[in-house]
Amino acid sequence: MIPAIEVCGLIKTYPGGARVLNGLSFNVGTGEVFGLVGENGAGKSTLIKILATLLTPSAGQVRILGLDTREYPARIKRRLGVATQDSHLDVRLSVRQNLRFHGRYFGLDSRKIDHAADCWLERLGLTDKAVERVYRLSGGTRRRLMLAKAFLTDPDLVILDEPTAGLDPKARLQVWEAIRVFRRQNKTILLSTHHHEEVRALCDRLLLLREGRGECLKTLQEPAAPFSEGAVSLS
Ligand SMILES: Nc1ncnc2c1ncn2[C@@H]1O[C@H](COP(=O)(O)OP(=O)(O)OP(=O)(O)O)[C@@H](O)[C@H]1O
Repeated sequence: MIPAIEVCGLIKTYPGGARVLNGLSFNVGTGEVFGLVGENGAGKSTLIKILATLLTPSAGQVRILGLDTREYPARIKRRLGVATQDSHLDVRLSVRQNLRFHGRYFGLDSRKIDHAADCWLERLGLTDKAVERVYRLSGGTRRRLMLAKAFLTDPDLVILDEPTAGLDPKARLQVWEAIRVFRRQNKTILLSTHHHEEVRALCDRLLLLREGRGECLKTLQEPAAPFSEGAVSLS
């Protein structure tokens, strides 16, 4: 089976800046929940933008669902769900209107959109917010709406950048459960997080990014260095 993500010799240098990713190679299999961890500035967001075809590699090859990101960005985007720190929400519209707008952009019919929206709003604890306008929502509620958007179009791969940052414990568990539900459909999830507990609860494997290079691990057995709590090791 074709890996959901294939990265080979990836280099990214920002104009006038240092090399952020320095020959990174790893694969993510279909149906995996794959963690992405690393200190602030390690290059997680840069990598996520490249995987989501929002940023071009300086060198190396990236294939998403078997498609090269340079050649087929539009085809990849149709099969991808993304929730990043900068994900766009229209604050003048309601929660449901944001989801409808997004679903229509992906060419889904209204019935399908509303059905998917109801499912994901319920899973993420947002049913009672459906008619609320986004400008009135708290940060944590907006973040969960971004996740509902990422899952809405039934993508084959979702990329989530710190999906539970700033969420209260109940909302965090709802997000974890939503990720598990999605994964049970043999879909792939790439999950960037600073929470070791989250890695342990959800991830099959992880990539530890450090100084532009990555190390694939099966698990975080102990709280990880260099995050100052202990050592990382392969299970
Ligand atoms: N547009 C840009 N131009 C120049 N340098 C950038 C740009 N975006 C990021 N960088 C630099 O690239 C490095 C990696 O940043 P990135 O945001 O990818 O790290 P991160 O691992 O996501 O960090 P965090 O955990 O803080 O979100 C940092 O040194 C950052 O300053």
